[in-house]
Amino acid sequence: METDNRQLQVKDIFSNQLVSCSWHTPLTDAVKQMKAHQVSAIFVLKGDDIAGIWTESDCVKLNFENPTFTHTPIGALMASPVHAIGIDKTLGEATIKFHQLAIRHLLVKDENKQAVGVVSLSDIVRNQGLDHYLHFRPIEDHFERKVCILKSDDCISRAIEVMKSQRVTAVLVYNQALEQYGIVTQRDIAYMVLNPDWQIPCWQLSSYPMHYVTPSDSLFDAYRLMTTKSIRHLVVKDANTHEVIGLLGLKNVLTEIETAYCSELEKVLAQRDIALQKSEKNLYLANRIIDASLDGIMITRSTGEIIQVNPAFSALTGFHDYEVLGKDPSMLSSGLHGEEYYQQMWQQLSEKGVWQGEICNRKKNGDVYVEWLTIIEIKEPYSEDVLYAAIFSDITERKNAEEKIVRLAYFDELTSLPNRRLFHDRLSMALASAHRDAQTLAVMFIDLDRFKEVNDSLGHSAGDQLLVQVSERIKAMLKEGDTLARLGGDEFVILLTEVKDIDGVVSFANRILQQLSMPFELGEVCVAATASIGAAIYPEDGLDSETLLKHADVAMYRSKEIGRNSFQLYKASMNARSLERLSMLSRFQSALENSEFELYFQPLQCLTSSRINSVECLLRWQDPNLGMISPAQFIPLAEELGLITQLDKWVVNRACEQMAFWHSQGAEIRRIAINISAQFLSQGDLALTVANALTKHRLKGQYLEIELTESSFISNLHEAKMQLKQLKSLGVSIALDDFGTGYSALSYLTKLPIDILKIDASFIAKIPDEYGNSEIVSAIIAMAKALNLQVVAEGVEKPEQRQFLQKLGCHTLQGYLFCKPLAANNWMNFYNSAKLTS
Ligand SMILES: Nc1nc2c(ncn2[C@@H]2O[C@@H]3COP(=O)(O)O[C@H]4[C@@H](O)[C@H](n5cnc6c(=O)[nH]c(N)nc65)O[C@@H]4COP(=O)(O)O[C@H]3[C@H]2O)c(=O)[nH]1
Repeated sequence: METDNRQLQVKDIFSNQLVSCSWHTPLTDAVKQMKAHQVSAIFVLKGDDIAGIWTESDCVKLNFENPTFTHTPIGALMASPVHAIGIDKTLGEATIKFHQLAIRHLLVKDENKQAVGVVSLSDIVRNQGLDHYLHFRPIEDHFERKVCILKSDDCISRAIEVMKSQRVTAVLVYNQALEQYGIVTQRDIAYMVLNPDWQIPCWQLSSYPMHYVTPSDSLFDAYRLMTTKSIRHLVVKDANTHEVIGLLGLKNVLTEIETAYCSELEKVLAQRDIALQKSEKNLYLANRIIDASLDGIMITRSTGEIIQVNPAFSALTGFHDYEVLGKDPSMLSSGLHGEEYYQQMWQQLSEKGVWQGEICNRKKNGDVYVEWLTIIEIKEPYSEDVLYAAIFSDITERKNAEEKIVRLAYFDELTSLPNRRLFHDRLSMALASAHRDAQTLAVMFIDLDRFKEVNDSLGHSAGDQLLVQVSERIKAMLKEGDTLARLGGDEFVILLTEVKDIDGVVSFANRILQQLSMPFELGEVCVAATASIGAAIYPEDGLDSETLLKHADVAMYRSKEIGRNSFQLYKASMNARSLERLSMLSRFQSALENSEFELYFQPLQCLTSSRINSVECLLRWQDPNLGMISPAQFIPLAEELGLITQLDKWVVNRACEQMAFWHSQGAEIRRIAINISAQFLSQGDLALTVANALTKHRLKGQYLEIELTESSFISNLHEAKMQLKQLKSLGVSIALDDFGTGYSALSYLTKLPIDILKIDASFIAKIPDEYGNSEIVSAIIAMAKALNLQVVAEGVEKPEQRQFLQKLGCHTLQGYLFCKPLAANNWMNFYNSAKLTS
């Protein structure tokens, strides 16, 4: 079957010769018209409408016995209704209609439903180019075996009777005399209506000579014979006996073609249905998948028009489908990508048919989000058109998480500064380029002094604020290419690139110290911070990042040792000190066990009586290898190692023991002062330790003085207050040591049971010459007097200092001017001579 022919329409083949007559037309006139136009059917009009049809085959139904039958109005004989087909229908559709209604003629109507012609099944068959179907089909299976043969002198009424009773469309007539067959067909009978004489012999009406075929001949040969001879029937004879065995009508041939055509058509239609069902099923599945997808999907035409979006698209962008369909995808654009970005996208799409990447788009509510987008080019089947399917997922959260992970991995969360890892990376890179370009680098270690005190006294959030502000101040001082990192806690490190000379590094460090000395506002409180800074220089102090950092750290420790708030450049000798420090750490524990600690005693002189007022215990560590180690070195170590309490307890006992001994020797010393660390006070058993020691050495509490610094009260004022109260109840005096160096929060003086104020030696060192210091000292003395506190001036070395303090009414002095700290065995000699001179 040829596709092109199947696409032919009724209008291409129909006959516009619409032979019609009115309903009242007598039968004879109707047949006359049919004969004149050589057609086998006539349409019957009622008014302007076609009401029925009368065909040649209807003639055998006529009542020939009625003498007036020829005058019967055609309307009374016609068949109705008349089936019609639209002029635009295909031949396939027309064929199906013929088949379903079992008819052979269809009225053709135009677009306005007006009858414009007629189409017969024969017309269709002739126009289908189906001749080849007949080639391989023998007549055998298709001819009418029921053949009625009349004698030539049988009258025509007999032929009509046979046609009617045997339901055949033609009868054969045998003329014995001529030994010939002739044929009488329905058409011959129909034309008899014009001249009715039912008694004439059949031979008179029959057509002859007949043409013959055998059952093995092909239908194609038979069909060609009929068309070339313009006949509609062939006689079928047995090939061997030459006996007439049947009749082959044009109708039989056409029926075979119709059947083949129809079955072919049905097959094609069935295949089309299956294909349609399959594609419908595929379409359904595709739509379900698109709808159920968690990824947003948007399908656009090549013109850019959006033709489909799925629910996930709406969920992700906030746009409903009706808000985007028919519009351009640029409505989602964030405006963050330039022309070039889209150009590259389209270029890759046209080259590879697919594009993938991250893109920032904008939601309906204006939020910009990052999506992972895949665009696929889809060529539409049977069409030149191209569609694009965009499949995307919102990866904003993933991107944020990734960024956060990177931030956490490389940046300090509190200050947003690079962390240790990133610093190492940058330092390694800077070292590589410094090596290549023969440049100098500096690594600077910064550690805030007494940061713990800020944290303990003002709380962690104030501590955090201080760290942030410190980082901001230092950052503001950096050049491009330099890095400030936070290594943790209060430790910062700076990488200075393109260092021209060492002086530059020194002045930079001093500027940092100066910047940090300016007050920081932490909420309602204002504090000043100091720092200890150390620096190591590449290439002099180290060639790799590890060595440089280690040496900068050593230099920083040296700054701490020399009294904090200072800067030190690394020197090779420092390394030795740092090793010393390490060895000290390991030696410390055994020193306690081996009684390598010893108390020295420094007397305090009453300024009015010049007598020894009291004596302060000062701890010494006599290491067999390292020699005498100063408490300024080992006390912070003991604090670091958590051994300070143990050490302080030892001092309390040893001091009580010494005092009891002196008393037993008749020495009149009013008080022995003991330094107690903040850690010990905060542990809560200081008073108990003191009470036990007093009991043990049968000493009264009044002979004991406990020296504390402000930092002791900061961490837990409540606990400190309790302990001090208990000490007071034992009769012990409380002294506030190093006054003026810490926060000097005057409120402690009124809140806590303090008896003595010890003015820090750093103030005394600058009196009486330095204006400002003298003022501070005189103010402290005046204030102490007003609060009824005793005042001790520490570190008095010069007679003019003593005179100045005396003038201000200071009670007591301590210092080398009067006496240096003495070992226990030297004490009695000094005491006795001092007694004599006082
Ligand atoms: N330049 C100078 N210095 C003077 C003068 N007069 C006294 N000194 C020194 O000043 C320090 C006074 O002790 P501190 O302020 O309590 O400061 C003490 C104290 O805070 C701590 N310390 C000493 N012994 C102990 C102890 O047994 N326990 C605890 N927890 N800390 C102690 O170590 C610090 C340092 O002690 P030392 O090195 O013995 O240093 C002592 C003393 O030798 C002077 O005229 N000029």
